[in-house]
Amino acid sequence: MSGTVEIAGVSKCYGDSTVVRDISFGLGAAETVALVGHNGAGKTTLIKLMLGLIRPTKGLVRVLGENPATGDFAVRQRLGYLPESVSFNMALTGRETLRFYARLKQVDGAATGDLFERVGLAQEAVDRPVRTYSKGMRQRLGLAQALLGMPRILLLDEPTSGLDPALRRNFYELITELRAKGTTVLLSSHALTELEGRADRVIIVNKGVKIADGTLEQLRRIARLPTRISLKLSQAGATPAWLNGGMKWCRGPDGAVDAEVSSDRKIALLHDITSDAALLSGLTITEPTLDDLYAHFLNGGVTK
Ligand SMILES: Nc1ncnc2c1ncn2[C@@H]1O[C@H](COP(=O)(O)OP(=O)(O)OP(=O)(O)O)[C@@H](O)[C@H]1O
Repeated sequence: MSGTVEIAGVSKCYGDSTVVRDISFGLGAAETVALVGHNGAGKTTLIKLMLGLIRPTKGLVRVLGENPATGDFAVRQRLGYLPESVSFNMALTGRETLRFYARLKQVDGAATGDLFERVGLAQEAVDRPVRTYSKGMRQRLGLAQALLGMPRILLLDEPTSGLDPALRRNFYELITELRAKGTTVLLSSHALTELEGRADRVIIVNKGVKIADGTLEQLRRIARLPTRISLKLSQAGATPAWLNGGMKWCRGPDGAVDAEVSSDRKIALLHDITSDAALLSGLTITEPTLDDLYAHFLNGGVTK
């Protein structure tokens, strides 16, 4: 995977306060990465560093091989950015807005019609003033603006906040399409649940420090959080040998039993449990969610 963004040993200070501390990571082509962290963790600061809007106090930022703050304008043309709060000139229509941004970015404004279609902004809305748009429509317009000039890297700050579930689904479909075409997508978000299965990799920052970086599978392996196994016994009172095998099972009504099992014992236990399938009428395996992992890493990586 070829790298599109490189952040190496980057710190950013404002006066006495260090808001990003010695962070390093790279982003690859066709990679969708979630940047997650509490409010004030430093996510927007990292995005602004990649955009070249601010410069690091220490360390190196490279975007498509160049320093985005001083490098060639062509590099900035290949970046798309959707800020956390999109604010447009309310008097302009959607079409005028996009043409305005196309001129700023010095990219072809003629393709804006396609962009409206791609982000699902209805044709009838395109020539209406932005003040008549709903929040979702403004967010779509913001996304269309970010997609101007077919960026190789998209930096999206809280892109789905305020979107209804249908719009969110649409949004992630578009991200999948872009990934297939080789675009690097960085999503800063608080919406952990919706990122599962959508981001290739997750970077967690806390108080300006990177505390985790990996695929969901890698983070699960590092965190070693237990898996929850929930079963339904065909006969409520049955006591197969594995129920007394040193694990703490909780019995519920109608033959329901469940327990938390460590990742190293999980496969052997499942083997025992399923060796007599007639004993079971249901089985659910729940792996730690991104929410669980996030809480774990914020907690200093200590399993409670
Ligand atoms: N121009 C600035 N001057 C001083 N401090 C700043 C400046 N910009 C950001 N900060 C501080 O840097 C810290 C990180 O802010 P940042 O906006 O990067 O956080 P964030 O993770 O994006 O938060 P949120 O999820 O709330 O958007 C915050 O404490 C913020 O107050």
